[in-house]
Amino acid sequence: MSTDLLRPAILIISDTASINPQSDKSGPALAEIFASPQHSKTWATSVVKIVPDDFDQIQNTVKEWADNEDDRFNLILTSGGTGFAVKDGTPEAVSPLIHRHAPGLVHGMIAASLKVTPFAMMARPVAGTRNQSLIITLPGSPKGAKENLEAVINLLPHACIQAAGANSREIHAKGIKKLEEDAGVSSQPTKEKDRSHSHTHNHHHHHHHHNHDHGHTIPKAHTSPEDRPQSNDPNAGPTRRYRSSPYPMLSVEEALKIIAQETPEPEIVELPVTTDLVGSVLAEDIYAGEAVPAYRASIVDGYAIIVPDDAGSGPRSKGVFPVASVSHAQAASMPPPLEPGNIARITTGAPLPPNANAVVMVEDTVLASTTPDGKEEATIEILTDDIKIGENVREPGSDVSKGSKILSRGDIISAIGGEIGLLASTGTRTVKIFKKPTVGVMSTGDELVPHDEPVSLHGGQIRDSNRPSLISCLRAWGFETVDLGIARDTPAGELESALRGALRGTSASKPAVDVIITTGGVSMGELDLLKPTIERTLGGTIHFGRVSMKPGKPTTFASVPYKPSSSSSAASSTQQERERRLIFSLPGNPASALVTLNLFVLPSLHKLMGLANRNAAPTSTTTTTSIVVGSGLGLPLITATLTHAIPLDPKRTEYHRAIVSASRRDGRLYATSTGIAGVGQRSSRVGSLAKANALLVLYPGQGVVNEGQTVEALLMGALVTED
Ligand SMILES: Nc1nc2c(c(=O)[nH]1)N[C@H]1C(S)=C(S)[C@@H](COP(=O)(O)OP(=O)(O)OC[C@H]3O[C@@H](n4cnc5c(N)ncnc54)[C@H](O)[C@@H]3O)O[C@H]1N2
Ligand code: MOO
Ligand SMILES: [Mg+2]
Repeated sequence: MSTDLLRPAILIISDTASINPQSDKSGPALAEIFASPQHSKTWATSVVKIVPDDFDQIQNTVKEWADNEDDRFNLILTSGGTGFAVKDGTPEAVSPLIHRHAPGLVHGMIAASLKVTPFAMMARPVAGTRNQSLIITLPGSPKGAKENLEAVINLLPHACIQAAGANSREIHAKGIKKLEEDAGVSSQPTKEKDRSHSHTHNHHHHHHHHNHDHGHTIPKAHTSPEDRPQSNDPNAGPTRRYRSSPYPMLSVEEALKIIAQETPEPEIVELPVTTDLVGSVLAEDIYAGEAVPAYRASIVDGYAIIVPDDAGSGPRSKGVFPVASVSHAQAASMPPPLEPGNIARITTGAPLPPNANAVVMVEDTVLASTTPDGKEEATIEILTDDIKIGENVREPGSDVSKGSKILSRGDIISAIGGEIGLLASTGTRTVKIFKKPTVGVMSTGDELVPHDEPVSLHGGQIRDSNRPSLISCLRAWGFETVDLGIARDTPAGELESALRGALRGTSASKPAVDVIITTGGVSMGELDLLKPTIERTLGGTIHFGRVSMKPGKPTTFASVPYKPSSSSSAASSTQQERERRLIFSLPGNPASALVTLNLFVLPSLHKLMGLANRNAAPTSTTTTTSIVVGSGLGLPLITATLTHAIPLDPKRTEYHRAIVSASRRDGRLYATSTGIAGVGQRSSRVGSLAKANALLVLYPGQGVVNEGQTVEALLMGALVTED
């Protein structure tokens, strides 16, 4: 292949053509344009591939074509799936892959098509660069695809050359001049014109890239898809870094409100009744399918009798009676009916013989006579005259009547066992519950060494403590966790694939997660790549990136578009609805990570597991109240009396790690810091959380809050007691 030629690839997206490739007319129509005498000096022969309307297959192909450094295409065209039909998802699949959007190309194509048909208004194309490839989504019809490509093709060599960079392997300097001449474009747009096009976003940091290899200035178009602040460009280097954070500083309350808004309503699933349900919230009212007991049962071990119903006169139960039958709490068959004048031996829980209406306890009887072999009771004397009708008998349905409501939507299945017991006793097979989210935990950073790796640390290496500490905390709250390991900051792309893998699931032991928690890489360092990766590469939205709190200032909360891979090309329209997944990117400092997990992630997970639908009575498995959140989700808030003074932060609300104990002496709660002097509460000091069971909420102020004053405290663990 000539190194002078640009390499085009064409991806046909069509369910029909994927089954019958002969039916595709768009691929040949587009290939023909590149092969025409006018363009064949510039473009190599195009590669054509056909996939169905499938999100993953589209993404995988585009990534394969754009990501392989040694074999990437300069131009990636897709055709199909850009309309309004339910299965049309090409822009949604391609958009998140685009690193830098090129809305001008989109406008150009639509403007050209509008001259032909007003239906052009219904096209939803996207265009932009990924790595060094230019991607453009064309319509599916051969005519539309051809028109659109022809509208922009003269500009494409120039765009592709710039996207590839002058040092690209495929294009060397000599070729560029020639290619640009062929295409009839000058590579020197005026500075002013270009700036007015590409810098419409409203913050003051401009990201001009001076491409000296070209010998002239070509500003890079950093137009973001929305007008949101841009974060550190992973490829930009320290000279073009941010010097002040573009993310507004939110209060904790504002941040919690956004979390509550952005956390989706819980999903409902139907599960078999097993002990695995503990900690789940019911999504439906439950009615008893069976009565408990299902038959008239004895409450004691003794003798079933017939108490005469002419109450008051004469002896009622006293006397000597023949033992006519035996009823054990085991039999599948019912005992025979009891004849008047007889009694029947019975065990606790066993069915009463028909006609019997009460049971006398064995303690109130004596043996009167035995069978001739001496092995069985023949007659029994009842010593008490005080047995009433119905005594020691559980009537059918008297514990739970069939069809009665036993549990309500919003009830928690607690670890105490009452709810599971009720479901089990009524033969309830399955229940609808709010699906508990599965939570993935990922550490990020080149410096991290797995905590159990038997090596001695060198240089700037540190042990990864966040993963084990966060996973422990999540498990204690009752959530399924997936250990997502350590993602390195370099090489570029590792974070992106780690996040994508987490969303998709990579193996049976690492299934797809509903929520991703990362630690590290969210502050101002040039290798703090979480925010740019979420925004640019995953097409996500950062809902907030800074919070006025200590520790935890760079706490970041985002959501990313995600479509479950289970929905194939034949997916139903509901399955095709766009889904989102939440990402909590917590600061790397160990104390910051744990504090923000408790403060921000827990309320969101509580909402996802249905606790916002919870009924009033709290149960033991999950903490239930917090006035900080205001929604009743997250850690419970209490007040405690300080045992010593604590200095206040002038600006940020401090979440001060402390031990709260209940005094047996005066019944009050007391709070003692886990360490104030010097480094006591430093964000890097995970030891500040050892033994801590509470976070004292210290609002910003001057001076100290004194011994004896009461402060608010968020309870993370069980109270301790002291004398
Ligand atoms: N110029 C500024 N620098 C910093 C700011 C700021 O506003 N301006 N904020 C500081 C604050 S506050 C915090 S908190 C940290 C947050 O840092 P990152 O989230 O970017 O985390 P890293 O830079 O990756 O790491 C910070 C620190 O934590 C250690 N770490 C990271 N991961 C782990 C782990 N899994 N286990 C144990 N320790 C971990 C890492 O080695 C660093 O020492 O930024 C301040 N800087
Ligand atoms: O917010 Mo950072 O967590 O103060 O150290
Ligand atoms: Mg950092």
